[in-house]
Amino acid sequence: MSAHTDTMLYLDGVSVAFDGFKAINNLAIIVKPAEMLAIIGPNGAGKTTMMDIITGKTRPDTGQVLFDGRTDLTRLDEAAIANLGIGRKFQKPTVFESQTVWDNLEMALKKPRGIFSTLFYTASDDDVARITEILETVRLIARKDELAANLSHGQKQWLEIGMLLAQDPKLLLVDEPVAGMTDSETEETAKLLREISQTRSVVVVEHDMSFVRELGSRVVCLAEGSVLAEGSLDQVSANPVVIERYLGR
Ligand SMILES: Nc1ncnc2c1ncn2[C@@H]1O[C@H](COP(=O)(O)OP(=O)(O)OP(=O)(O)O)[C@@H](O)[C@H]1O
Repeated sequence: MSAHTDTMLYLDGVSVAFDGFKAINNLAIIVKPAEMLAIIGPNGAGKTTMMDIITGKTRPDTGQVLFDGRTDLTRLDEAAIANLGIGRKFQKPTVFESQTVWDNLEMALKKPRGIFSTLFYTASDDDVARITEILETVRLIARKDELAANLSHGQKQWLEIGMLLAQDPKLLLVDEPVAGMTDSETEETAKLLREISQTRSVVVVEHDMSFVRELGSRVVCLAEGSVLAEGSLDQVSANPVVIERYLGR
């Protein structure tokens, strides 16, 4: 197997069929270290299935899926893939509502999970610094002692992004993060994802085009399980085939 040392995520020739229907069809996608990529495309284009393949939930029938230039993800299970440093955020936030914002992040910190480490855990200076840094990134420092239940929908999404950051991922997969957010939360989410992508690779699946514009990243439009077009949002959204099959609908 060839090495792709300058890539964080490398998909080539990836296909998967469900009952003979090709949900992913000869898909090729590359994400570089510290790069953000936005994935757009019509319903049923295969965006979720692509994320499922990366995280080990779905096995491709054919193709290469490499992480960090060398690790073959198609041989690993979901837990092993998460441990490598791939974090996935689903559309619905799943924070612990009855815990404070701070405690949610403390629980999410990457550390051994034995019964003793849980029972006798007190945050070290390092942990406190790390949690504080994450709180600043996800715009929740002023709400750190609040119960997560009392956050707005958008703030819950940010907290969950923070919980993923606590796991120190190299690659973050984010599924429709701004659905249900206010305009100002949407704008702030674009900013925070841009900040995160200074040091980590980020893949965002999104239908909201004004948000994708704010991301300012490279864009891939999927349709019928393959790349229909890629480039800047301006390039992709001026593509006649993209207009016909997606944007013009
Ligand atoms: N487990 C499965 N069994 C059968 N068909 C599936 C399965 N998972 C996905 N599909 C089909 O594969 C195609 C791609 O679905 P997928 O959910 O990946 O699209 P999507 O781009 O995420 O769509 P949306 O924008 O609506 O979320 C769809 O036609 C879907 O019905």
